[in-house]
Amino acid sequence: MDWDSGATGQVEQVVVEILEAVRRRGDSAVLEYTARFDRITASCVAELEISPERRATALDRLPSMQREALEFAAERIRAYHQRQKTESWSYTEPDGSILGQQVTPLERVGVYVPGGKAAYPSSVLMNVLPARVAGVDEITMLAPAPGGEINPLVLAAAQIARVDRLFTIGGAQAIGVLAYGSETIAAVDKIVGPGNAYVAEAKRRVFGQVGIDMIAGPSEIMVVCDGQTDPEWIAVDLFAQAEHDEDARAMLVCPDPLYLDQVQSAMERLLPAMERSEIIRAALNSRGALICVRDLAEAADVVNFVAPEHLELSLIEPERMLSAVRHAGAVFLGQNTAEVFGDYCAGPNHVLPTSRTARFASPLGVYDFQKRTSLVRCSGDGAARLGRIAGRLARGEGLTAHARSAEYRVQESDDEQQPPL
Ligand SMILES: NC(=O)c1ccc[n+]([C@@H]2O[C@H](COP(=O)([O-])OP(=O)(O)OC[C@H]3O[C@@H](n4cnc5c(N)ncnc54)[C@H](O)[C@@H]3O)[C@@H](O)[C@H]2O)c1
Ligand SMILES: N[C@H](CO)Cc1c[nH]c[nH+]1
Ligand SMILES: [Zn+2]
Repeated sequence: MDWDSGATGQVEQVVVEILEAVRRRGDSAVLEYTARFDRITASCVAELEISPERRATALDRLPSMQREALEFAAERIRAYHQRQKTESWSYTEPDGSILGQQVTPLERVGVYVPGGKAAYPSSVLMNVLPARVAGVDEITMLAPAPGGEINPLVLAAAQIARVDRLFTIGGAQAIGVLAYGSETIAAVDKIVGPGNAYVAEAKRRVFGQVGIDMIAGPSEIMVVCDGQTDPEWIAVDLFAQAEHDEDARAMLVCPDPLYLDQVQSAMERLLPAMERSEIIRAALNSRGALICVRDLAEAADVVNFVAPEHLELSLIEPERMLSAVRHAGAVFLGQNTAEVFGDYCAGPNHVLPTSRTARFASPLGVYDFQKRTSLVRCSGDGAARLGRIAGRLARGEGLTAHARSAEYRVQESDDEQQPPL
């Protein structure tokens, strides 16, 4: 995890305590922490559930422009993710044996949608729709509602994405109750969704009990620019990720020092007018960077070292650099392609590997909600062939029962016809 504040140890301690309390005391611990951190007093967890009727009403009451925007985004996200769906497969060997892989959706998934400092209806769509495309049976969504307030767009998005159950619970207690279950909320098989340091730490700790998608750190953007894009565009592209969090990272890489100065001036000019200017300023001061490189080849080295969550190639010929990019969560090609399109409605998922994990991890996708089971069906001849080999290998490992099990099939093999899988 890369929330490198001095408070990391403190976060761990708090999270351990919360998870243990939720595991032991279920609903009553959830109620206690929800009252403490989100200022909602409820007499039972059922009171924190938002009914499908309330979600439908929230959708019906949305101004039509907002409803259309959500539905437009949902359709594009669904269409993109449909293409990620993998199917079961099998093949038959010459001796009639069949080998294959059966793909099945997960049964129960918990989706965490962050909501402490800002509400994220787009994250509802990005997390729930791939699970729906995969065919997950039951999706439980948890999101905090500080002071009892929840953004109607979040409810409307949950309705569009057809979550099964929705509770206003946040933080580590939300992750705990999804992992361990309680009197009111069933334990899930996998938890997905981003969140703050408490959420990330809780996910890390429940992994093993349940699956998780990834440990998402603060948002990041790296822009590589050839100096041909309006400096104000680049300035706000950097602000856009910086406004998420004081710990967000916004970096510009360019071979032209004069252009870097122009972007810096644009940032100073535009920042005061931004609503979240304090958060942006804090992020830029601690983790912002303007990096002057010799050329675009060196820019590619910087990109691959940082492995940014979002990479904007604001270049006249972005394709020329793309082949040199090895590590990035998502790449946005050309001056017109603002990274924020990917946050909302381009189609690909906005839950992406952060903190250099793009070296080995991928965007959230349908594949995160599908699992694979290997299948083997031996014909008589196939069993005889495999039995001889397996027997030899088992004896080499000193495992006699393994060897006998394999060798029985050699003796008993015949030419029985196997039906297809
Ligand atoms: N990667 C992505 O796709 C993506 C998308 C949206 C948001 N984000 C990130 O998610 C994060 C959202 O963070 P957030 O704080 O706004 O919302 P959050 O929902 O993650 O956290 C709110 C919860 O944190 C808990 N909490 C707060 N202070 C606490 C304390 N002192 N002790 C114990 N628990 C405490 C509370 O239970 C509260 O409900 C941001 O970093 C944002 O950048 C990432
Ligand atoms: N940039 C965030 C992480 O990819 C996603 C987001 C949601 N809303 C706005 N942006
Ligand atoms: Zn964003």
